[in-house]
Amino acid sequence: MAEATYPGQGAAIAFESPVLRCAGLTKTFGAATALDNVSFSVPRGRVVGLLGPNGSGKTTLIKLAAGLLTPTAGQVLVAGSEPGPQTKAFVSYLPERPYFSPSIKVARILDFFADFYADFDRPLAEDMLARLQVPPNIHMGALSKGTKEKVQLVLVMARRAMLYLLDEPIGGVDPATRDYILDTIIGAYRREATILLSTHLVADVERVLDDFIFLQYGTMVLHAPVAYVHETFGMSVDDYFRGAFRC
Ligand SMILES: Nc1ncnc2c1ncn2[C@@H]1O[C@H](COP(=O)(O)OP(=O)(O)OP(=O)(O)O)[C@@H](O)[C@H]1O
Repeated sequence: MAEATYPGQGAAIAFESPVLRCAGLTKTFGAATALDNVSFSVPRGRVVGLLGPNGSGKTTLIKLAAGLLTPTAGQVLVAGSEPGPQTKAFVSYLPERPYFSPSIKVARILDFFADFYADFDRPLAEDMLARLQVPPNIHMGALSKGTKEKVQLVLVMARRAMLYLLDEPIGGVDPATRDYILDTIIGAYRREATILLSTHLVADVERVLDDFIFLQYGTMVLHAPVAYVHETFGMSVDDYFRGAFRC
């Protein structure tokens, strides 16, 4: 079997396995079912939008793939392995909310990432932060909500990871910065890595997506290439999404 190694990963990973595979994936919280029997595979090099209304299970799915939650039933596999310390070495995860202490400086966080992740490309992170006009010597607490999100996204995307799991990466940033993030930070990773990103901003994100997964009430409604919706329904994914999930 062909194998490939990824920076920071240590061991060789089966190249032919899907980067992300869910089989009958189910997660309940007490009586609430957050994900119900979800199955799909994402091959290497795809940018996949995880779409769905509030409470449809997007964050739960991403946390399961990141190894922060364990399935109630079924399986999630990252490059053929259950999420754990081994997969965390090549999975770069952006949580829904910023988590850095307000008293820490941006440059210090870069130090932490450089120490912690062998695949962290510090010059790349510094370059992206400079383009976003974030000074390295500023404390996180002095940054606006949107700028904190930018810093966190830059850190996550400056890892040379195999799989990026991004939970609402552009929710809080202004439209002009969104374009930079989508075209330069996310669009540039096409074919080199796999990206699963959850978002409500379908119209903005659609142009950088290869595929999308629609969730509703914890079940998967559709997993298809973006081009499939354009060709089959003659509409954008955003229009399709609005029609399917109109209240
Ligand atoms: N820790 C938890 N305890 C109880 N219920 C939870 C927990 N986490 C999620 N849920 C429930 O699981 C369901 C899916 O939640 P999840 O956060 O995955 O949805 P989402 O699609 O990410 O929503 P949003 O778009 O609002 O961020 C919801 O009904 C939510 O209330």
